[in-house]
Amino acid sequence: MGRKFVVGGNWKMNGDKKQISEIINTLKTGPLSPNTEVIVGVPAIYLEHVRTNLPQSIEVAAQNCYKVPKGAFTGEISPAMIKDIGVNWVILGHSERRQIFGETDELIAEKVAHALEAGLKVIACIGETLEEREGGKTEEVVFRQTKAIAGKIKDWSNVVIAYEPVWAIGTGKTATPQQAQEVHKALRQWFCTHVNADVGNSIRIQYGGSVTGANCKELAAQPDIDGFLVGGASLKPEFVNIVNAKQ
Ligand SMILES: O=C(CO)COP(=O)(O)O
Repeated sequence: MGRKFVVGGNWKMNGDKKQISEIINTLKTGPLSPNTEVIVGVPAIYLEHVRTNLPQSIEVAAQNCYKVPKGAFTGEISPAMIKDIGVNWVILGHSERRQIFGETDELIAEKVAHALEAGLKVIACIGETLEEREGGKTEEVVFRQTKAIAGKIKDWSNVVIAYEPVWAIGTGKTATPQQAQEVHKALRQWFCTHVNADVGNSIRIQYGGSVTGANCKELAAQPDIDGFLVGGASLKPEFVNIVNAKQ
């Protein structure tokens, strides 16, 4: 099916100039598998610095953006601004944006639609909380989050889905390869049924949540896991191992 493995590093609100130059050196030294697409999600204030200092083979992503091109929205940045500094990707709908900053399915869907219109590629994050999983609602939740986006866009070719169970983020509690595979497979089936089979078969679905150099290979071996979105470990040299998880 030819889904290229895609590994994102989400630095979140971490890093200063010194640490970022260390990460840049690690990424330049690699070696990074040419079979993997690598995208680093950088705090907005450092985006241009990182874009300028990384080879073009490594993509850079903003971690958020707003849903309109410009205007009176103090503190926000637009997809047009992100494109303007040579950055091609944005991460949207991260559970921290949803939970801490109150972003709704609807707002996230609007942001995804506008970012795509503006020519950005999008990593769209979805995932259930522990309470939702324990209540047997995992599929209901991730389908609802995906459906909101599907209501606003038609072309999925520039979208990567990141399935990040909230209970696995920053907790050291990784989903087992079986747990992750089960949700990824269900999502792919959802796309086949509710969008179309082409999208279902071609869309890349990353897993995120406590991915490390130690657990990445087993996760990468699952048939419907097409990459990772990595938080904590993306700030460390082991990120290189995660990029190379699928050889
Ligand atoms: O939220 C994540 C990536 O977006 C995952 O974070 P951790 O890898 O630190 O659990």
